[in-house]
Amino acid sequence: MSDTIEEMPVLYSYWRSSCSWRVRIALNLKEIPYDIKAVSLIKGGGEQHCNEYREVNPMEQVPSLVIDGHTLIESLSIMNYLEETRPQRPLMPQDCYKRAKVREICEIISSAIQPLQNLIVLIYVGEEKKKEWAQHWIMRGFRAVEKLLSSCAGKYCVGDEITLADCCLVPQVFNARRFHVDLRPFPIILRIDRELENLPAFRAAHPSAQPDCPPEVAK
Ligand SMILES: O=C(O)/C=C\C(=O)CC(=O)CC(=O)O
Repeated sequence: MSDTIEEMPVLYSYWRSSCSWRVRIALNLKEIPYDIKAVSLIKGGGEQHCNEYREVNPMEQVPSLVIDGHTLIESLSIMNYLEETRPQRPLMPQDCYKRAKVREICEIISSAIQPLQNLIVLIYVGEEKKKEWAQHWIMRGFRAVEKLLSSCAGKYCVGDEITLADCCLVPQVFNARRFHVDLRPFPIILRIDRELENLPAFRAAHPSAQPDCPPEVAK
Protein backbone atom coordinates (compact mmCIF):
# COMPACT_ATOMS: atom_id res chain seq x y z
CA MET A 1 0.00 0.00 0.00
CA SER A 2 1.28 3.44 -0.85
CA ASP A 3 2.05 5.60 2.17
CA THR A 4 1.27 8.80 0.29
CA ILE A 5 -2.29 9.90 0.65
CA GLU A 6 -3.30 11.95 -2.35
CA GLU A 7 -5.33 14.87 -1.10
CA MET A 8 -8.37 15.67 -3.18
CA PRO A 9 -7.92 19.06 -4.87
CA VAL A 10 -10.07 21.81 -3.36
CA LEU A 11 -11.55 24.52 -5.55
CA TYR A 12 -12.61 27.72 -3.87
CA SER A 13 -15.49 28.68 -6.11
CA TYR A 14 -18.63 30.78 -6.37
CA TRP A 15 -21.50 29.34 -8.40
CA ARG A 16 -21.95 32.35 -10.70
CA SER A 17 -18.32 33.40 -11.00
CA SER A 18 -17.30 32.93 -14.61
CA CYS A 19 -13.65 32.54 -13.62
CA SER A 20 -14.47 29.73 -11.19
CA TRP A 21 -16.61 28.19 -13.91
CA ARG A 22 -13.73 28.09 -16.42
CA VAL A 23 -11.64 26.10 -13.99
CA ARG A 24 -14.53 23.77 -13.15
CA ILE A 25 -14.88 22.96 -16.86
CA ALA A 26 -11.15 22.25 -17.21
CA LEU A 27 -11.14 20.01 -14.12
CA ASN A 28 -14.19 18.14 -15.41
CA LEU A 29 -12.78 17.71 -18.91
CA LYS A 30 -9.59 16.30 -17.46
CA GLU A 31 -11.64 14.11 -15.12
CA ILE A 32 -9.84 15.41 -12.04
CA PRO A 33 -12.05 14.85 -8.99
CA TYR A 34 -12.23 17.86 -6.66
CA ASP A 35 -14.07 19.24 -3.68
CA ILE A 36 -15.68 22.64 -3.77
CA LYS A 37 -15.39 25.17 -0.99
CA ALA A 38 -18.00 27.77 -1.75
CA VAL A 39 -17.01 31.40 -1.23
CA SER A 40 -20.00 33.73 -1.36
CA LEU A 41 -19.05 36.92 -3.17
CA ILE A 42 -22.09 38.68 -1.76
CA LYS A 43 -22.79 37.37 1.75
CA GLY A 44 -21.77 39.91 4.38
CA GLY A 45 -20.04 42.11 1.81
CA GLY A 46 -18.18 39.12 0.36
CA GLU A 47 -16.48 36.20 2.07
CA GLN A 48 -13.55 36.64 -0.31
CA HIS A 49 -12.50 39.67 1.73
CA CYS A 50 -12.27 37.87 5.07
CA ASN A 51 -8.85 37.44 6.67
CA GLU A 52 -8.91 33.68 6.38
CA TYR A 53 -9.54 33.72 2.61
CA ARG A 54 -7.03 36.52 2.02
CA GLU A 55 -4.40 34.04 3.18
CA VAL A 56 -5.54 31.70 0.39
CA ASN A 57 -5.88 34.37 -2.28
CA PRO A 58 -4.30 37.79 -1.79
CA MET A 59 -6.39 39.13 -4.69
CA GLU A 60 -9.52 38.32 -2.64
CA GLN A 61 -11.13 36.69 -5.66
CA VAL A 62 -12.26 33.26 -6.77
CA PRO A 63 -11.16 30.81 -7.93
CA SER A 64 -8.27 29.38 -5.96
CA LEU A 65 -7.22 25.77 -6.30
CA VAL A 66 -5.39 23.75 -3.68
CA ILE A 67 -3.69 20.91 -5.55
CA ASP A 68 -0.50 18.87 -5.21
CA GLY A 69 0.21 20.61 -1.90
CA HIS A 70 0.12 24.03 -3.57
CA THR A 71 -2.34 26.88 -3.52
CA LEU A 72 -2.87 28.38 -6.97
CA ILE A 73 -4.80 31.50 -7.95
CA GLU A 74 -5.86 33.19 -11.23
CA SER A 75 -8.00 31.02 -13.48
CA LEU A 76 -5.79 30.97 -16.58
CA SER A 77 -2.72 30.24 -14.55
CA ILE A 78 -4.58 27.41 -12.80
CA MET A 79 -5.77 25.97 -16.12
CA ASN A 80 -2.23 26.10 -17.50
CA TYR A 81 -0.94 24.28 -14.41
CA LEU A 82 -3.56 21.58 -14.94
CA GLU A 83 -2.58 21.33 -18.59
CA GLU A 84 1.11 21.02 -17.75
CA THR A 85 0.72 18.54 -14.90
CA ARG A 86 -2.22 16.50 -16.24
CA PRO A 87 -1.55 15.76 -19.89
CA GLN A 88 -4.65 13.56 -20.14
CA ARG A 89 -7.34 15.09 -22.33
CA PRO A 90 -5.14 17.96 -23.64
CA LEU A 91 -6.78 21.37 -23.70
CA MET A 92 -4.09 22.99 -25.84
CA PRO A 93 -3.44 22.06 -29.48
CA GLN A 94 -0.06 20.66 -30.55
CA ASP A 95 0.37 23.23 -33.31
CA CYS A 96 2.07 26.48 -32.18
CA TYR A 97 -0.13 28.74 -34.30
CA LYS A 98 -3.27 27.11 -32.94
CA ARG A 99 -1.90 27.47 -29.42
CA ALA A 100 -1.44 31.17 -30.08
CA LYS A 101 -5.07 31.41 -31.23
CA VAL A 102 -6.28 29.65 -28.08
CA ARG A 103 -4.28 32.10 -25.96
CA GLU A 104 -5.61 35.10 -27.90
CA ILE A 105 -9.21 34.11 -27.22
CA CYS A 106 -8.51 33.28 -23.58
CA GLU A 107 -6.78 36.60 -23.13
CA ILE A 108 -9.46 38.71 -24.77
CA ILE A 109 -12.07 37.13 -22.52
CA SER A 110 -10.01 37.06 -19.35
CA SER A 111 -8.43 40.49 -19.60
CA ALA A 112 -10.49 42.67 -21.98
CA ILE A 113 -14.01 41.46 -21.19
CA GLN A 114 -14.56 39.65 -17.89
CA PRO A 115 -12.63 41.88 -15.45
CA LEU A 116 -14.77 44.84 -16.50
CA GLN A 117 -17.85 43.05 -15.19
CA ASN A 118 -16.34 42.01 -11.92
CA LEU A 119 -18.52 42.82 -8.96
CA ILE A 120 -16.02 45.36 -7.58
CA VAL A 121 -15.96 47.17 -10.94
CA LEU A 122 -19.76 47.19 -11.31
CA ILE A 123 -20.19 48.57 -7.80
CA TYR A 124 -17.75 51.33 -8.72
CA VAL A 125 -19.55 52.06 -12.02
CA GLY A 126 -22.89 52.29 -10.17
CA GLU A 127 -26.30 50.68 -10.42
CA GLU A 128 -27.60 53.11 -13.02
CA LYS A 129 -24.80 52.67 -15.54
CA LYS A 130 -23.69 49.09 -14.93
CA LYS A 131 -25.82 47.34 -17.57
CA GLU A 132 -24.77 49.67 -20.39
CA TRP A 133 -21.16 49.47 -19.23
CA ALA A 134 -21.10 45.67 -19.18
CA GLN A 135 -22.82 45.46 -22.57
CA HIS A 136 -20.33 47.87 -24.11
CA TRP A 137 -17.26 45.89 -23.05
CA ILE A 138 -18.74 42.49 -23.80
CA MET A 139 -19.75 43.58 -27.31
CA ARG A 140 -16.36 45.16 -27.95
CA GLY A 141 -14.57 41.97 -26.95
CA PHE A 142 -17.03 39.67 -28.68
CA ARG A 143 -16.59 41.54 -31.97
CA ALA A 144 -12.89 40.64 -31.80
CA VAL A 145 -13.55 37.05 -30.71
CA GLU A 146 -16.11 36.56 -33.51
CA LYS A 147 -13.58 37.87 -36.06
CA LEU A 148 -10.87 35.52 -34.80
CA LEU A 149 -13.27 32.59 -34.80
CA SER A 150 -14.19 33.26 -38.43
CA SER A 151 -10.75 31.97 -39.36
CA CYS A 152 -9.76 29.59 -36.55
CA ALA A 153 -12.97 27.87 -35.48
CA GLY A 154 -13.88 24.35 -36.44
CA LYS A 155 -16.44 22.53 -34.38
CA TYR A 156 -15.08 24.46 -31.40
CA CYS A 157 -13.14 27.73 -30.95
CA VAL A 158 -9.88 26.49 -32.43
CA GLY A 159 -10.30 23.51 -34.72
CA ASP A 160 -12.31 20.46 -33.78
CA GLU A 161 -10.88 19.78 -30.32
CA ILE A 162 -12.03 21.43 -27.12
CA THR A 163 -9.42 23.82 -25.77
CA LEU A 164 -8.98 26.34 -22.97
CA ALA A 165 -10.59 28.91 -25.27
CA ASP A 166 -13.85 26.95 -25.07
CA CYS A 167 -13.57 26.81 -21.27
CA CYS A 168 -13.44 30.62 -21.28
CA LEU A 169 -16.09 31.19 -23.94
CA VAL A 170 -19.10 29.42 -22.42
CA PRO A 171 -19.14 31.30 -19.07
CA GLN A 172 -18.66 34.58 -20.92
CA VAL A 173 -21.67 33.89 -23.15
CA PHE A 174 -23.70 33.25 -19.99
CA ASN A 175 -22.55 36.61 -18.61
CA ALA A 176 -23.45 38.30 -21.90
CA ARG A 177 -26.99 36.92 -21.58
CA ARG A 178 -27.08 37.99 -17.96
CA PHE A 179 -26.47 41.56 -19.11
CA HIS A 180 -28.97 41.21 -21.97
CA VAL A 181 -26.38 41.62 -24.73
CA ASP A 182 -27.88 41.14 -28.20
CA LEU A 183 -25.91 38.11 -29.37
CA ARG A 184 -27.31 38.01 -32.91
CA PRO A 185 -24.20 39.71 -34.37
CA PHE A 186 -22.11 36.81 -33.05
CA PRO A 187 -23.35 33.68 -34.86
CA ILE A 188 -20.11 31.71 -34.54
CA ILE A 189 -19.91 32.37 -30.80
CA LEU A 190 -23.52 31.23 -30.47
CA ARG A 191 -22.98 28.10 -32.53
CA ILE A 192 -19.94 27.04 -30.50
CA ASP A 193 -21.73 27.78 -27.23
CA ARG A 194 -24.54 25.47 -28.37
CA GLU A 195 -22.06 22.73 -29.31
CA LEU A 196 -20.55 22.88 -25.85
CA GLU A 197 -23.36 23.58 -23.44
CA ASN A 198 -24.74 20.06 -23.28
CA LEU A 199 -21.46 18.19 -22.97
CA PRO A 200 -21.31 16.51 -19.53
CA ALA A 201 -18.16 18.38 -18.40
CA PHE A 202 -19.81 21.70 -19.23
CA ARG A 203 -23.18 20.79 -17.73
CA ALA A 204 -21.60 19.72 -14.46
CA ALA A 205 -19.70 23.02 -14.27
CA HIS A 206 -22.78 25.17 -14.91
CA PRO A 207 -23.75 27.61 -12.12
CA SER A 208 -27.13 25.90 -11.70
CA ALA A 209 -25.35 22.61 -10.89
CA GLN A 210 -23.22 24.09 -8.10
CA PRO A 211 -23.69 23.28 -4.42
CA ASP A 212 -23.91 26.99 -3.57
CA CYS A 213 -26.44 27.84 -6.28
CA PRO A 214 -29.54 29.27 -4.56
CA PRO A 215 -32.33 26.66 -4.78
CA GLU A 216 -34.73 29.12 -6.45
CA VAL A 217 -32.22 29.48 -9.33
CA ALA A 218 -31.18 25.81 -9.49
CA LYS A 219 -34.84 24.70 -9.82
O1 LIG B 1 -23.87 38.84 -8.68
C1 LIG B 1 -23.29 37.97 -8.03
O2 LIG B 1 -23.87 36.93 -7.69
C2 LIG B 1 -21.88 38.20 -7.64
C3 LIG B 1 -20.78 38.01 -8.41
C4 LIG B 1 -20.80 37.34 -9.69
O3 LIG B 1 -21.80 36.90 -10.18
C5 LIG B 1 -19.51 37.20 -10.38
C6 LIG B 1 -19.45 38.12 -11.53
O4 LIG B 1 -20.41 38.74 -11.88
C7 LIG B 1 -18.20 38.29 -12.26
C8 LIG B 1 -17.87 37.14 -13.14
O5 LIG B 1 -17.54 36.10 -12.62
O6 LIG B 1 -17.86 37.28 -14.36
